[in-house]
Amino acid sequence: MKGIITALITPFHEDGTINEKGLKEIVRYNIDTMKVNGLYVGGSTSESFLMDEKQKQQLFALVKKEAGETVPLIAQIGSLHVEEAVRLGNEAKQLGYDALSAITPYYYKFSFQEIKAYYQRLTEETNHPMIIYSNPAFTGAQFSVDDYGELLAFPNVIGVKYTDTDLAKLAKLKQMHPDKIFFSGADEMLFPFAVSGADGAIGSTYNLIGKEAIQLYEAIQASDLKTARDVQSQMNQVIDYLLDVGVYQGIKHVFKQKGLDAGFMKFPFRELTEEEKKNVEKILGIIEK
Ligand SMILES: CC(=O)N[C@H](C=O)[C@@H](O)[C@H](O)[C@H](O)CO
Ligand SMILES: CC(=O)C(=O)O
Repeated sequence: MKGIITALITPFHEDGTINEKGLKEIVRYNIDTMKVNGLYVGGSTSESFLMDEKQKQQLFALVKKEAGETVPLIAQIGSLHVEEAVRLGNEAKQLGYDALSAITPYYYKFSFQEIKAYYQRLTEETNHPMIIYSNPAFTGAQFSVDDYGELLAFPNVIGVKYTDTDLAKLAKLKQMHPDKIFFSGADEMLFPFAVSGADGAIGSTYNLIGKEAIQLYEAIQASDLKTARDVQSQMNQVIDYLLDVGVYQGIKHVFKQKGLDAGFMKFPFRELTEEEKKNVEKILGIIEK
């Protein structure tokens, strides 16, 4: 499991239920057109923290049904409610997901020992490959290199989705744990992360620029750093437009312009204004060149 993995968006109907037809279209687009190396389902990008347990199960089942065996699938099951996370993990395993991932428990400022106990329980009770999801900007949980080492020592922990900007830490982690998988989580920094030892990346923007990300990655493997840097600059023009309006909202609007049924946001996320839509449509001029 490596390379470029899309953190999938979820198309909703206006009433907050999943738009199944739209979801299928987005899954197909990622697999057939972007040709990404895998899908990360139920992350922030899927708006999964706004879903109840039943809806998360439905999302995992629908994506598996459409994707089949074509690409590796990762189910993000992290929830403050550990029993729910365990149930979701076992369900995803049963469905045939290749790995699980869980955001660090958030909101309360849990100690590292508490966070470690959470992963110990989750990995023991699901007994399936686990990718730690670290996103300090969203959760407040900051890990040292030694903390990561303790989590990576659990038998089922195969790697980290590292949504952090500390490159030196990532480079050190990869050096200390060469057999573990490190995914870069900041799409705007794919180039520096890939040259610093990341095995791949999991990100929201690959719904739209997965092809470019793969091109960047291949250029690095071929030691063509000039091409890789140029592709990153082009990607960052797209990412800047997305960040201006809200990444997930922006991705959905661009998909709609391309004729895909990307649906609505889940409440309380709002839809874009006409002016925001016009701005984000500038992306079409970049990705369709
Ligand atoms: C919190 C979040 O959604 N992070 C994503 C993945 O880790 C990224 O793909 C960002 O959306 C992207 O890098 C834009 O900043
Ligand atoms: C990519 C990402 O951060 C997510 O969907 O969780």
